[in-house]
Amino acid sequence: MSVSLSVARKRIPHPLRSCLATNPSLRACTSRTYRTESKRDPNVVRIVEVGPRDGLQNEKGVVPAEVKVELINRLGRAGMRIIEAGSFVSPKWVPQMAGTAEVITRMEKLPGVHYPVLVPNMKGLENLLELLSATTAHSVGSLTSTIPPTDEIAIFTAATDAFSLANTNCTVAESLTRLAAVTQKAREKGLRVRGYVSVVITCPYSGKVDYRRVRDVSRELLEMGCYEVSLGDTTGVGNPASVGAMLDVVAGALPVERLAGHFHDTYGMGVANALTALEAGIRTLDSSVGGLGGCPYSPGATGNVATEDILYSIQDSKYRTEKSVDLEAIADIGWWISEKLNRQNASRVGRALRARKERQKKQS
Ligand SMILES: CC(C)(COP(=O)([O-])OP(=O)([O-])OC[C@H]1O[C@@H](n2cnc3c(N)ncnc32)[C@H](O)[C@@H]1OP(=O)([O-])[O-])[C@@H](O)C(=O)NCCC(=O)NCCSC(=O)C[C@@](C)(O)CC(=O)[O-]
Repeated sequence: MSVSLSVARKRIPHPLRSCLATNPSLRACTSRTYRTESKRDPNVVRIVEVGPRDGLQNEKGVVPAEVKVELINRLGRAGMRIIEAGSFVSPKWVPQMAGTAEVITRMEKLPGVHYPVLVPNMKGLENLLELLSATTAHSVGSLTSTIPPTDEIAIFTAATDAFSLANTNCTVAESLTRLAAVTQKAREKGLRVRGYVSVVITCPYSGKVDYRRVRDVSRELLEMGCYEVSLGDTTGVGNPASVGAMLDVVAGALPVERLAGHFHDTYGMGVANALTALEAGIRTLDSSVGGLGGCPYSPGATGNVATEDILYSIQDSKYRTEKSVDLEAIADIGWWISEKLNRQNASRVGRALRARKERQKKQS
């Protein structure tokens, strides 16, 4: 995996605007006419569990497919409604995600649960579409389920060229060009498309980020047809003041119900930043069981804020999850996967719940 920011590369003019001018389906999504799926209860918080993807992509070794499958199955049974299951990225860049086709073929497909996969380019989408047509044409192994492995992709870009180059070997403008075509094709094939913008606070290569850039890139993703854009504090450097300031700019200009918060917990600010996002009107938060993960292209960044910590932080508040999620079960999954990977459980709530359980066991 070689990542060089100085690689000589062909510069492609940013064609999204001309694409919008000539493409009626994209034009339909321009300016403030973003379509809303349904009216949401204002206090319902959607949690996107990203552990099986954002978490496991950062493990030193490749996690066996059966462990990934079991992780996804357990999360679904514990009540998670959106579980990011893996990536169709280049295995040369992120070898940890190489087995995603096998994972999404073998995992349980629970009705009402979405299992998005990350797609960086047309090749990734084509690989996914090939798998989808093969798995819907005949049953796979002993599985006779007619539910396709996934109905959703997640595309990703960044607020800075330096990060985009390190992560996907192209500038932000070039990535938007690629992603507009990917989004259009995915939607034509009936897939939902979610977008990510990385480094919304600080870039590990170019420093403090201009929040207007975050706003403009997010707008482009919405206009090309993403139903939602997740704002990634990839480095986990943000705090409530910087996250609040970023959201003033981004949510001040774009529909807040189309935005999600994606906070890494490097400085222990994940929960505080998530609550700041809720206060700003965001109702979708990404998190990772056991605080798994990091980003291979953000040196030093730790995992996502833990799902257990988010669930606990909204307990007894006005907020609730879409479907009841079993916190104890999620905490057990956090322990199970941490032990499997021989890593420390990064969820403070997970650790506290286990300590309480052990005290109770001793007392009884
Ligand atoms: C975008 C590329 C592919 C460009 O990488 P490239 O090297 O410029 O691509 P290329 O088109 O020159 O192809 C190079 C080789 O990769 C193959 N290839 C090309 N595409 C694919 C594909 N889709 N699937 C499988 N193989 C692929 C292609 O066929 C070729 O194979 P070869 O001919 O050498 O044998 C690469 O940079 C890449 O895969 N990057 C992904 C990096 C990544 O996954 N990062 C982590 C996810 S983003 C993240 O974590 C942030 C987020 C979302 O969580 C939010 C946050 O916290 O900020």
